[in-house]
Amino acid sequence: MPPRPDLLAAPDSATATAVALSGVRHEYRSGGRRILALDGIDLRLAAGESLAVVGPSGCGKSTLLRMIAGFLRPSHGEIRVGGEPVTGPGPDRGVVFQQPRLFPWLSVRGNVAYGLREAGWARSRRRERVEQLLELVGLGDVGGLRPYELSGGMQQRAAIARALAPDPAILLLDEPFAALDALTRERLQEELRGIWLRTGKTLVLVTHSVDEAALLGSRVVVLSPRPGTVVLDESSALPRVEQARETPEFGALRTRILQAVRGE
Ligand SMILES: Nc1ncnc2c1ncn2[C@@H]1O[C@H](COP(=O)(O)OP(=O)(O)OP(=O)(O)O)[C@@H](O)[C@H]1O
Repeated sequence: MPPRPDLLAAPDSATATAVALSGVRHEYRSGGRRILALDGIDLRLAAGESLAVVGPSGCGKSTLLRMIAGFLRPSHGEIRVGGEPVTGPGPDRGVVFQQPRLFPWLSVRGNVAYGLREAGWARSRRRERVEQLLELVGLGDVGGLRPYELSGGMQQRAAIARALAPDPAILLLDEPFAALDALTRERLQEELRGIWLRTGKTLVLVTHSVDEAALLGSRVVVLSPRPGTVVLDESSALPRVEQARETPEFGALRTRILQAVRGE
């Protein structure tokens, strides 16, 4: 499919910093206990990069994503998005969760249009945008169906379309394919790669899957066990490569990620 200029993000320049984390630390306090989830995180993500964050369970991956999304404030340090300090959620960041969280009473089209309606988009513009997005995620034929009529993979595609609707510069995905079967997961990984290539969005993808990180990250960051600190930070050309799984580079990167996750 050729690039769709209307769906492209418009960073100031190819190297503009989209997300900057400086000295970020997060400590939860629950029931009189303090849990240090993340510490000393310094990351600068350029516009258009696809950052895959991988690490053992409980290392603070979701915490990191939720802070960038603005759902959670860091205990220390600062997070900037597009140069501005993050003070809460905003239309510049779309979020996709492990569960699609679609509104069951709305059609697929209605779900994708929801944020646009709230943002006051005129009906004709909204309609055009929704149809473009449904095409982009491969749901062009099922816009009139309700979420319960869709497979899990289709629901997750609808969730991605909904997150992309207001044209956020950054798409944040928290284990978006973890609840799907292996085949659907592989297909959606490939589709997300295509969406990234076609839209030029900045992506932050949290995943348990070493393969997913190696396939989708133009930058791969591995966090240590809690408190999460960065133990591997590598740029990669693999998400731009067709059939990347078949390449020796994929195997080599996979091994380096695995070793970092295991603390070797
Ligand atoms: N609301 C909370 N209150 C207290 N502790 C929390 C809270 N949310 C997360 N934690 C703790 O913070 C640590 C990091 O959690 P987080 O969910 O960010 O890790 P994760 O790497 O995403 O884990 P997983 O891969 O299992 O989803 C964990 O030890 C978790 O138990």
